[in-house]
Amino acid sequence: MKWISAVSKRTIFIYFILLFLLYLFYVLNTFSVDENMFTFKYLTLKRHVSNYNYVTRRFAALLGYNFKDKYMTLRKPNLVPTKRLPDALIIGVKKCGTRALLEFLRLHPDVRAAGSEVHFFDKFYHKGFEWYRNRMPPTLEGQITMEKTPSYWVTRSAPKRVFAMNPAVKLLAVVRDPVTRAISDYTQSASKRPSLPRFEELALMDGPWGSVVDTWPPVRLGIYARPLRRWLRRFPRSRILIISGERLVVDPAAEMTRVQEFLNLKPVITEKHFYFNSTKGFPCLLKSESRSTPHCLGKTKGRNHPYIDPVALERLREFYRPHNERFYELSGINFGWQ
Ligand SMILES: Nc1ncnc2c1ncn2[C@@H]1O[C@H](COP(=O)(O)OS(=O)(=O)O)[C@@H](OP(=O)(O)O)[C@H]1O
Repeated sequence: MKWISAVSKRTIFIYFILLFLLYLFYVLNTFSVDENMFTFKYLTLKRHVSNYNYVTRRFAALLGYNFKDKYMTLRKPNLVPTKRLPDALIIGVKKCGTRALLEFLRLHPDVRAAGSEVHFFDKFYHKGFEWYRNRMPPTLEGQITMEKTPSYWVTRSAPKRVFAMNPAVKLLAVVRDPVTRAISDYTQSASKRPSLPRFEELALMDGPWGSVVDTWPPVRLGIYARPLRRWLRRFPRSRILIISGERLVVDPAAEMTRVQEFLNLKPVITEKHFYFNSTKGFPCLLKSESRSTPHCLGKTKGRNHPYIDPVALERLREFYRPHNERFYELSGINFGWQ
């Protein structure tokens, strides 16, 4: 419409708006106090407003004003899922129930998580954030993107790197009695290498009465205070949720209530999602995102542990006692491990 100058376009549009307001004023004035009539008039007005909204936008577009895009953006939420960097991370601890926590969280419709461990902050940091973002599932606006990699907990550079990605990221760590954790770690290694020496031989120097080998990874990983101190140098305590691996087994719904609260999620995951499978000895899911029938975590979760000499167990408990105390102090939670 080249023949309409910019000034006259504006004038025509202003006249149009004034005419519309005059009409609204007229309709409002004709309202009766009668209740039924009011409802009817209200609905009629609503329909008129919506019609005129449409006509106004069409008319503005005809005059060369592009109202449409702005209007659509304001009205419609982002309906296209996009890959985003995580808003929350399960950073550890290995063999404490990290898979169970992730699978339970995935029951929530507002949580989207990478299925396998991404290992970005420990192994693949050199690949860059774009690579990392591409490993994430597509998420809708309002949904939380997550991933779990238990080795982040003990990776020295991880706190700094995670902070560089997003200083407001929420961190979750599951912990468990370090003695049981060490046995669980050993059981996993032994399942891959049946020739592995007995646990007691690896964990203690010169048999059950000897001193604890604190350099052996399954033992060292149970000293939770050290890594927690490193994470606390970068993140406030309020940004790290420490979850009891034992409670996650005994009362998963209660622990998930804490988790959902921490992540500002609606409390959707409740006891209705779980049942206790007595054969497995663990809570299992009635249904999940991928399966509509009851199922447990895989065979590698909830393995039978080998018999361990009680003297060796006592030596390990003695060893961990001061470390546990330090961890209780730092975390502000007494986990009550013996
Ligand atoms: N619901 C449920 N089902 C099965 N297993 C459960 C569950 N909740 C917690 N656990 C405990 O999780 C332990 C494995 O921990 P992780 O998933 O962190 O292991 S890993 O680090 O990812 O390998 C695993 O250790 P093991 O018992 O030694 O196999 C379990 O004790």
